[in-house]
Amino acid sequence: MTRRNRQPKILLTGCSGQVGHELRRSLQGIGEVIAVDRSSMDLANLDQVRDVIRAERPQLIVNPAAYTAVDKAETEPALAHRINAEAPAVMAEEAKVLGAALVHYSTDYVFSGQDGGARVETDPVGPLNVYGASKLAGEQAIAASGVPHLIFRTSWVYGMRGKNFLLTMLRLAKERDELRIVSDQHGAPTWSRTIADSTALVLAQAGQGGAGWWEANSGIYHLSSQGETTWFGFTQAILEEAGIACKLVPITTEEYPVPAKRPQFSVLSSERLQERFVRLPHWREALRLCLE
Ligand SMILES: NC(=O)C1=CN([C@@H]2O[C@H](COP(=O)(O)OP(=O)(O)OC[C@H]3O[C@@H](n4cnc5c(N)ncnc54)[C@H](OP(=O)(O)O)[C@@H]3O)[C@@H](O)[C@H]2O)C=CC1
Ligand SMILES: Cc1cn([C@H]2C[C@H](O)[C@@H](COP(=O)(O)OP(=O)(O)O[C@H]3O[C@@H](C)C(=O)[C@@H](O)[C@H]3O)O2)c(=O)[nH]c1=O
Repeated sequence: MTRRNRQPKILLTGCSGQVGHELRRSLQGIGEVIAVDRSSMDLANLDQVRDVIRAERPQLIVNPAAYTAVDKAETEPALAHRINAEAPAVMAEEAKVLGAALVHYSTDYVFSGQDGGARVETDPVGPLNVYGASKLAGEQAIAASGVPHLIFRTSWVYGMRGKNFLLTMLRLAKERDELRIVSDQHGAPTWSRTIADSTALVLAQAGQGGAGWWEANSGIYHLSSQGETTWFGFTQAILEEAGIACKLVPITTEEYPVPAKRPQFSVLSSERLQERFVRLPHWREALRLCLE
């Protein structure tokens, strides 16, 4: 076996984002990580995406970069589509030419979530907003390209850096006497580190798996914490773990008007991933570890 095979070159996008930042650490044991951000690879510039991949010639592309501003996407649909669908399509095309594999991330917002119960990978999709539609188009482009791939759909991502619900609540709870939080949207908060560490564990198995591994395992996997809650329940837990007192008022979706519609039930069943590769923590346990 050549050195190159033992240490695959990994092109990691969006390394300053929540998941990208964690992946930069988690992937160290998997290969040689070439981490790029918007300044060196702007996903809105498809020629640049192509040029960087052709110059770096990675064996693996890991793409957590995305347009994630759910409300803003409603007024920037073309840009969201370019970053979340067209850029991943270019990555898939270029990876296929190189004989490389692509790891990509998607969202619970590909579902319309009109009724309860955890969604499995084969359930029908039906995004309610521009962001969800752009992410779904990205998934579909990758699958259609025929590149060896893993698409991890995750949900309600938080961590101690970047822009996320956890940090917003910690800030608002200190600034305000009362927080009004939607209590009729159900999902599973997922720590960025859980996503990154799980990705690394799966890729370690891919590295051991030999030539047929990608053919046998390519596809979509749900990757979110176990259990479920609402944004209100998540906020209660955040404040409890952080030891912050603030009055919390549960409200309905209608009482919190925002530009983008969100699914009411978008809990993901991660059984497929857990059966094949890795156990996932309960969301409450992961939150506790994150805040430690
Ligand atoms: N956040 C969430 O709640 C969820 C996220 N996901 C998915 O998980 C993945 C990771 O998300 P997460 O880490 O939370 O997202 P973040 O918003 O924290 O990070 C996104 C990253 O993408 C980068 N990016 C945005 N636009 C461009 C661009 N034009 N060119 C290059 N880089 C760009 C950002 O760079 P910059 O810092 O310069 O803006 C940032 O580094 C994404 O695919 C997302 O769709 C799925 C479910 C929930
Ligand atoms: C700030 C705030 C939000 N909310 C509500 C609005 C919304 O319904 C819900 C979540 O708000 P946010 O806008 O922070 O979260 P949102 O941007 O919808 O989060 C989503 O991001 C994308 C990227 C994903 O892929 C999804 O999985 C999901 O994590 O909480 C309140 O009820 N009260 C508040 O004070």
